[in-house]
Amino acid sequence: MTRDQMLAHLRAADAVAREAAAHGHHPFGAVLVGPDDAILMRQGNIDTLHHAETELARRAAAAYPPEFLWTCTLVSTGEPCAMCTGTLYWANIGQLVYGFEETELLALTGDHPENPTMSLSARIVLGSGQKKIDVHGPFPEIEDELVSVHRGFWQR
Ligand SMILES: Nc1ccnc(=O)[nH]1
Repeated sequence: MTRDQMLAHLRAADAVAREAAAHGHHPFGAVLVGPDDAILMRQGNIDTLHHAETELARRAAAAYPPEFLWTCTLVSTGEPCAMCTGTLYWANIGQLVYGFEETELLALTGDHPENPTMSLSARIVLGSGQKKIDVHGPFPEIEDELVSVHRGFWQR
């Protein structure tokens, strides 16, 4: 996938995040991209425990065989947490693209009880596994755009 394609999919994931926020959920979004660059699934955050990326990986694993998912990419606005990164590993999704770092999210959410952000990079989680999943992120040129929906959101 080219960098421009990654940026386009990050914007699609951002639209999903904004839609989730508009419906009372947390502003996170993820999309599943197939080997032909088509978006196959979209998923917004549901709540504290049901993150966009975990839900997407579980839905993807229910809909497609693991061999196919190995050719797919999970694209998420924020870097997936340890739970979500673990789920994408077990779902056998072959690539990860994320917009901004989990440390950036931690600065935005602080210790908010609905999202006490962890600080464990997806690359560290995946580095402890047995398969080589490509990780692309962060994308500084789009960070302001992706982060803007979080500004103010966590000061409730
Ligand atoms: N990266 C994320 C953190 C928290 N919730 C989500 O849905 N996604």
